[in-house]
Amino acid sequence: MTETATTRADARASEPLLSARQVTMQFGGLTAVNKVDLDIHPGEIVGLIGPNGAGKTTFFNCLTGMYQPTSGQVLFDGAVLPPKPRRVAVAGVARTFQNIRLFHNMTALENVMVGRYARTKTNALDAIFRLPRHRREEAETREVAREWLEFVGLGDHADSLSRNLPYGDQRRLEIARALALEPKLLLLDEPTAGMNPQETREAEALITRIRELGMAVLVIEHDMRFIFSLCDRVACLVRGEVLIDDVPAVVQHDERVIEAYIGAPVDTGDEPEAPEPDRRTLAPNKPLLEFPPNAINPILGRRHRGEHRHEGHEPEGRNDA
Ligand SMILES: Nc1ncnc2c1ncn2[C@@H]1O[C@H](COP(=O)(O)OP(=O)(O)OP(=O)(O)O)[C@@H](O)[C@H]1O
Repeated sequence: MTETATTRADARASEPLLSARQVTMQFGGLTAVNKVDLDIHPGEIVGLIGPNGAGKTTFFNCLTGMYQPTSGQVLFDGAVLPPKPRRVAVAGVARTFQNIRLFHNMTALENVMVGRYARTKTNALDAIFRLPRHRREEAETREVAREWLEFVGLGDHADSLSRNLPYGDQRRLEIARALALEPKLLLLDEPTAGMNPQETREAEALITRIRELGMAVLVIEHDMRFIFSLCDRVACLVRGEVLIDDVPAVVQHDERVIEAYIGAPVDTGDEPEAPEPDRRTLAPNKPLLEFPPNAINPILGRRHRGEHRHEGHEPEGRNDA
């Protein structure tokens, strides 16, 4: 066994960093997440997959204090996580969002500085009167933010307005902002959505380097090549429930995952007269890893690459993690 593989096996043998126990989230009569158990160990990269509406983002929101689960518990570092995003951030959980949430009129550096807010101690009055302790802390925050920008490869763009950065760089900037919290666990919600294949490979390399820092990563993604080559373990959610939680080699060949996630065979009787040719590349029961890089999943059609490039990325408020 290689040293890295040994280290990962050791990590799994250790106490979980995060333990979701029977987490359930209901919205009125809809059960979006149903009795989900999931452990994440220090230094692990865990993938969370499943069809649209399976409950992945809702589960993330339960882990980050944005939602209080209807029932069940989330333990982090042995303590129950409170349903308060700031306290979850202080405990060491950071996240990025499915739709980019940067402050678009701020520079890249300023965005990352904001991400460190839960690690700062000075208060509003210190800032208003620019007391020495505030100036010291601000200088330190600026320095740390620069280091994280360098880490994600955006060191030369510190002074660029985030709205002027190319799409892939904006995604990396979001990751830098989450890293500035120096979390023990990083949650990434579709980090490669809208990226081209080159950007996706760079994102994979970046997440591997994040793990090398000792952080654990939980990543939601619809790109199966990315998930199966990156993750140590993959859990598949379907209709709010965990269908399987295992190593990629097992999950990618699981008939239930193929059935529930790739979809049923195309009903040729219902096909339009001139079907879109690229949809036909997704033959029923085709192994997941044989997906063409830019294929459109018939179930996940709306999430094809490039879709997010045209989103109006207006700032939606500060990053809650
Ligand atoms: N705030 C909410 N109020 C009511 N229903 C919600 C809310 N948030 C999510 N849902 C519903 O919960 C279910 C799970 O949604 P969720 O966004 O968690 O799925 P997902 O797996 O992340 O999907 P996607 O891959 O499309 O992002 C869906 O049926 C959704 O409509």
